[in-house]
Amino acid sequence: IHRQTMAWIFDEYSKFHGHSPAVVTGKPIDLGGSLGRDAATGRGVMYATEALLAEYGKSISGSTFVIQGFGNVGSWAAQLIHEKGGKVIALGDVSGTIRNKAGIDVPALMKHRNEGGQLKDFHGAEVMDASELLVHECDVLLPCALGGVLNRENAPDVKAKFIIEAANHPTDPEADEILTKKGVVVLPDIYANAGGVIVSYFEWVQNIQGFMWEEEKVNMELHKYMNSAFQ
Ligand SMILES: NC(=O)C1=CN([C@@H]2O[C@H](COP(=O)(O)OP(=O)(O)OC[C@H]3O[C@@H](n4cnc5c(N)ncnc54)[C@H](O)[C@@H]3O)[C@@H](O)[C@H]2O)C=CC1
Ligand SMILES: O=C(O)CCC(=O)C(=O)O
Repeated sequence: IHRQTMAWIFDEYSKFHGHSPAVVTGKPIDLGGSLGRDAATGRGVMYATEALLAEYGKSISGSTFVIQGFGNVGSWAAQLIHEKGGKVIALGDVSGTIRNKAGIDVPALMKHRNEGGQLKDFHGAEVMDASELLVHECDVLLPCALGGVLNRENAPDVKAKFIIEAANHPTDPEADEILTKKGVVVLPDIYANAGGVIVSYFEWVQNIQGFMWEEEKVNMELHKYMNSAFQ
């Protein structure tokens, strides 16, 4: 979502119908947007990953992660997984693909990116070929960029044990079949990336109540919804 665009829609609608913040979500905070919305999809991805791994007696801490995409979803997922003790061993976006067996220092990478740096120029990792990212050795693969990236060409070579569909439809139907046969567990996008739309719902709820939640409350409610949906 693009907050400026949502503000334009809200403004145009309100011109004809009076001040109506609840008609559109993803608004800037000072126009009635929700705290926590920026991080919400990545945070939901982290909660979904936690819930799935727990089913298999595993946890984020002690697991290795490969992440495609370092935009809104990928960068928040990477930061939150890193905070939970997960090791992000390879990561890529349009500006480069990098790996570090010992785990990438995600806060340092965020700083590098926020200062305008490209992934390929980050000092805390080595550059690798982009085509190797999705088939890199790891416990958990998080495609957080585009649809259709896992297909019959690369699915047979996937080494991850778990795939969290953080992007929309990253796994095409042929890949789905191949991965299932290989015993790879794929957590579907409709659940895994629902954090954004859930917090957009919270934004609507806050708008109609005329009451703003604290960020902690937003995150706690998001956790509750993600966990109960998983069950
Ligand atoms: N932002 C949100 O709240 C939600 C996003 N999604 C989905 O998640 C995905 C990512 O969305 P955002 O993070 O918001 O987008 P974004 O535009 O912020 O980030 C996209 C990232 O993917 C990278 N990328 C693009 N092409 C690539 C390629 N060929 N190889 C490697 N990396 C590539 C970009 O460099 C960037 O880091 C999309 O599929 C979107 O539909 C789904 C639900 C909610
Ligand atoms: O904000 C929302 O309601 C959903 C966002 C979403 O699905 C997206 O950005 O792709």
